Amino acid sequence: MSGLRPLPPGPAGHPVLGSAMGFRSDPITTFRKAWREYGDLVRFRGPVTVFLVANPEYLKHILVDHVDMYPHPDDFNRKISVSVGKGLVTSEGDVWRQQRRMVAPSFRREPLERFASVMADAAERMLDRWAALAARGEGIDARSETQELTLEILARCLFRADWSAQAAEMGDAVAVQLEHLNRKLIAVVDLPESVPTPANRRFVKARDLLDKTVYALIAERRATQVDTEVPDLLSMLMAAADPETGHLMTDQQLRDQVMTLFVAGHETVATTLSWICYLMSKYPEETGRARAEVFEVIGDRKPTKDDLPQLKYLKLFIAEALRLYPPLWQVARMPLRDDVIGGYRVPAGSFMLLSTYLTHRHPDYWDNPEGFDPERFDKERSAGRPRFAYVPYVGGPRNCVGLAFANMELTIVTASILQRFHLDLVPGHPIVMQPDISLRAKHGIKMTLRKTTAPSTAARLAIVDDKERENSEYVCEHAHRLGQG
Ligand code: HEM
Repeated sequence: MSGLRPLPPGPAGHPVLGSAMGFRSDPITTFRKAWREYGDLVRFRGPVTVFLVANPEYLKHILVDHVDMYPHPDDFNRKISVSVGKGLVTSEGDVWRQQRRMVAPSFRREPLERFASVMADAAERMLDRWAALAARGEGIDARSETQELTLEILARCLFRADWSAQAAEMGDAVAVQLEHLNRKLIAVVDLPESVPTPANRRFVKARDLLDKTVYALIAERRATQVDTEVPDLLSMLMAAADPETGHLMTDQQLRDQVMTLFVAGHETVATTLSWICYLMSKYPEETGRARAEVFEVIGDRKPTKDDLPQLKYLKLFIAEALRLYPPLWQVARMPLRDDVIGGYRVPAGSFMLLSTYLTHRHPDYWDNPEGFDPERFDKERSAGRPRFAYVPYVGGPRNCVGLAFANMELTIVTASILQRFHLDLVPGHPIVMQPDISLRAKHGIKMTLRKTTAPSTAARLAIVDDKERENSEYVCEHAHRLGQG
């Protein structure tokens, strides 16, 4: 039946290369232009035919209704696995299901709450450093600062490791992995890592360093027995038995999960935090309101897990940042069989890009989609909006397993920054999006620092009236459900 349907429309592009050049030079503009012209399902010709999807109902069809029919493309899994092996991101079918059963319990909100203080302490160390810079009249690059911070937080939460002495070396090794994967995913000619090009040699050296470090940590933990009193994520993963078979993870499986968590959980949170810093500078009114709430709820002490449910406006602020700048701005899928979406034929084996970026800016579901408006998530304005219109963590069974971890980290770090600094973008600094695997700021985000003074009591009391409180509760719960799929 699907054979009778037309293929989706799309640009003809270059006779041989199709739209491939546009994908490489400026994918967001290429996708946005075609989306406006052809609609929510676009077919791009080229060496590989690509289908762009930017519609909440189509996303639900792929991510929930037919999830087993839409794994990641083989090529994507093969390329990513050179770094992370056969972990949660690169596995499919029963192997993925078994891994998810074993990993997911460690990432539930309650066991994670013990990491709130780790996150707040790391944020404090970063902000102390900023204070020293501010005293010398120097500024920061929010992109590199947040990269360093999220790496430190992951190392401490995963294996209680203090990497401060090797921060540069380990940070570089993780960055080299990401750069390599970025290049590999769009490479026309993808040479195997065994070919000793300078880039491959750098990658293999960085991977060897990370492997050596991670295997040593696993061996040390096995030798000293699993710590059950204050377990870190490594201990939790080591103790995680498959509820169906009782199997524990081997060293190789643990290594693959740890590398997966590094790659999936470091850059995503770092880029989001860097965009939040940028938005703080661009939208002083909304930022002032978020800051007033932080002082009202927390004052100037360190944030704790118990503060989190009360930071309602801040959660809207963060949700809106993730709408405008979803770090995973597109995710890839490949149908195992022919399918029909929106009346069009989608052949088995098509390379599909599900655009979180465009769906989040879809004018049918968002007023003033390019604007920054945290309250767009309030109860009245959210009524009738399809659930898959907001997909920073995608949704369905294969949603982000680190969602609760990410939300806690984003909230604690953003609250900590608001308590201590006003951030201003350096005048004239260019903000240009660089859509690699994650959506980064190409030239970094250079900012100056001004110390915060606590807002007046009147300003604090004016922050949230009762109706807004009620709405915000709905949003926090709603945003959580969206993420959980
Ligand atoms: C703002 C932060 C984050 C965002 C927006 C985000 C987003 C996403 C998205 C969209 C996916 C689905 C990718 C796909 O299917 O192709 C995903 C998967 C995943 N994320 Fe996150 N993520 C974030 C933070 C984290 C953190 C902190 C961790 C762990 C520490 C993490 C671990 C993972 C893992 C392991 C997967 C694969 C899950 C599976 O396939 O079962 N993420 N994430």
